[in-house]
Amino acid sequence: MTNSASKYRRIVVKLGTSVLTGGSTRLDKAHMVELVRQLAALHRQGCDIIVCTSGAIAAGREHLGFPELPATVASKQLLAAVGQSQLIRVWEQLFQLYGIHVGQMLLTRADVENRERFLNARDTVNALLEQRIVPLVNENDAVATQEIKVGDNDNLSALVSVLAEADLLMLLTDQPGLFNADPRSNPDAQLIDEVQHIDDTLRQIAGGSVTGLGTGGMATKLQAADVARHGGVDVVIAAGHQPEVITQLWQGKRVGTRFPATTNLSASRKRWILAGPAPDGDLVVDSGAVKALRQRGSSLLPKGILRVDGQFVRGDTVRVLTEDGVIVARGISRYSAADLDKIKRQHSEQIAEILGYEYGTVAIHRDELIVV
Ligand SMILES: Nc1ncnc2c1ncn2[C@@H]1O[C@H](COP(=O)(O)OP(=O)(O)O)[C@@H](O)[C@H]1O
Ligand SMILES: N[C@@H](CCC(=O)OP(=O)(O)O)C(=O)O
Repeated sequence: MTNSASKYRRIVVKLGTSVLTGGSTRLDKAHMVELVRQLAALHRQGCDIIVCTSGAIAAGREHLGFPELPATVASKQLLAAVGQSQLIRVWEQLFQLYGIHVGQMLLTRADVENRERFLNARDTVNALLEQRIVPLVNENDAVATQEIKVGDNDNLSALVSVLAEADLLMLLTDQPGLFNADPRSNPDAQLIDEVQHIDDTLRQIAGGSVTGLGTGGMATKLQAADVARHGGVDVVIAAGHQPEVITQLWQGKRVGTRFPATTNLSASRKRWILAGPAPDGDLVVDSGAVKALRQRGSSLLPKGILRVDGQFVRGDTVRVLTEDGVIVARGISRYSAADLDKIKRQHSEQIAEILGYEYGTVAIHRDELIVV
């Protein structure tokens, strides 16, 4: 849906523990209402909203009466397990005031790194947004071991913004943005209003979190900004308590520290398809499909596939060839080799009947296909 108030159509809003607790040891529900009010207004104007919400550990601590647990991984996981349901309940009630449904998505690094799980997570985000439901994303702290955890919600929100093909990521925290030194210990520190290049000097001035509530401080926000902007997403770090901050950032007002995207999304995706991993298989297609891809820029439908070569899973890169072996395109397959073998030469309406499930009508979507 388009709107005139903003160029941003799909946004990820990351709310740190610092924003959700106001630096206290409990959720600041009055402020959460205020954040939801702003989000609901954007939602009404057609903007797709994804909220990356921290605060499970803080909510768990509040619910159990602020237990002084040892800082072991298991005790944090215990608090997250208790707090996550409390946290979601609060969000659900607040969004309900505006007639907006929410859906919970708990992710780990493994969900974004594995290509098949990445596609599944992306399909779920898109399905929720299509129904105008607000996905509430947090790390799946209760199960995340060292190997599979992202570790902080700044980086998680960046991965989600790329996955969801958002155009703006707001990292909302307890400071007005990135300063040239930690403002907590340097009262003369100056706000940096725009960052074009993230270099070692900048990394050195971005310190960790000192409150004991947040994870990562500015260091992880900088890493997150780097990931998201290279995925075609504009990023802003700003204060979650500044009045109307979400509305203003959405309108493109100069608030906080901005990191403009370094590429546009389709360019970055297409580069990945071309320069990414070697193809895992081949799809030999008929002349009608070749024409559709070359002349009309269409998606590849199962109907046009004559043969499937190689072993690949959903999300792998494949080559598209003519019957004479000429390479026509390269793209990301929505189905595994085994599935495509069953649905080749069939109408898309029959996919669900043949497989017992379906991931959509196309074998390769045109946005994930490069004609060579
Ligand atoms: N250069 C810097 N500019 C701004 N804040 C900084 C800087 N270096 C470190 N910080 C710290 O980062 C903190 C915000 O990160 P964090 O506590 O993890 O919050 P959140 O819960 O929002 O993720 C600030 O309170 C601040 O003390
Ligand atoms: N997943 C954890 C938050 C981890 C995190 O990065 O916290 P923060 O630095 O406050 O965004 C939780 O819900 O408590």
